[in-house]
Amino acid sequence: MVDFDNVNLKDFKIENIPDSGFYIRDFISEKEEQELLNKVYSAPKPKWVTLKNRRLQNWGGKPTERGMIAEPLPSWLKDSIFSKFSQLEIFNNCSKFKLPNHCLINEYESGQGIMPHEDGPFYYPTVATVSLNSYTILDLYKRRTEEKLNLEQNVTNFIPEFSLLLEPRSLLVLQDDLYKTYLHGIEERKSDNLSQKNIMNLSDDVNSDAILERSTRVSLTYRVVEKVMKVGIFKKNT
Ligand SMILES: O=C(O)CCC(=O)C(=O)O
Ligand SMILES: [Fe+2]
Repeated sequence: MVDFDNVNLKDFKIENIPDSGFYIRDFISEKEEQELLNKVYSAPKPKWVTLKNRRLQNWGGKPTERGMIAEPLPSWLKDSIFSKFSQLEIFNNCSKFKLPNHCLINEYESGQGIMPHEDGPFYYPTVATVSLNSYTILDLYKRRTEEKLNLEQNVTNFIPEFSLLLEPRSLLVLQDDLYKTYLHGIEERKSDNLSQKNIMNLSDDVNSDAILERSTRVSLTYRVVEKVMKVGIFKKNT
C-alpha cells in the first residue's frame, strides 16, 4: 500500500505522454473496494440511469449551464478517498473547492464501453477516477478540428494516440492538455490483447503480451463543478 503521508502526486506522473496524467496502483485496499461496491449496489433502484452501453449513478447534483444545485456527496463516497485527494493536492488548484463536489458512477459489463468524448466545460479541468472490480483500457484521442470531425464517417474509426491500463483499485488523474484537448473512451470489448495497444503506464510486472478478460467494472469519476447554486436562495430571512 502507498504511504500517502510521504508521497507527492508528481511521483505518479505517467511519462512520455502529454501533460498531465497520473496513475496510482492500489489507491484503495481490497476491503475499501468491497465496501464501495456494496454501497454502489445498495443504492435505490431509481438512482441508476440505464444507457445503451452502461449504467450510471449521478451523485452531487446535475451539472447544467446555469449551474448545479449541489447536494452533499454521501460519506461513503468520501471516507476512504478524500483524505488521499487532500494529501496528494489533486484538486488544490481549483480556486473555490479543494475537493470534488460531484461523482459519476459508471458500471460497464464485459463488452460495454463509452464512446470517445470530452468531459467538457461544466467541470474544473481535473478528473480523478477510481476503478473497482475489473480492469479496463482507456483510449486517448487527440481532438480533431470540427471540419475533420464532419468528414469522419464514424467516430469509433478514430485511432487512439495511446492507451492506459486502469487496474481495479487504481486511481487515474487527468489534467491540463489531457483534459482539455484530448478525448477519452473505452472500446466495447470482452477481452483485450495488450500487445495490440500502445499502453503507456504498464508496470514491470504486467506482461505486455497478456490477453485480459474483462468482468463488470464500476468506476467512480470525481470532479469539481465550480458553478453551483445554493438551495433555498428564495427563502425569506426571518
Ligand atoms: O469509466 C471511466 O473510467 C470513464 C468515465 C468517463 O469518461 C466519464 O464518466 O466521463
Ligand atoms: Fe469522461
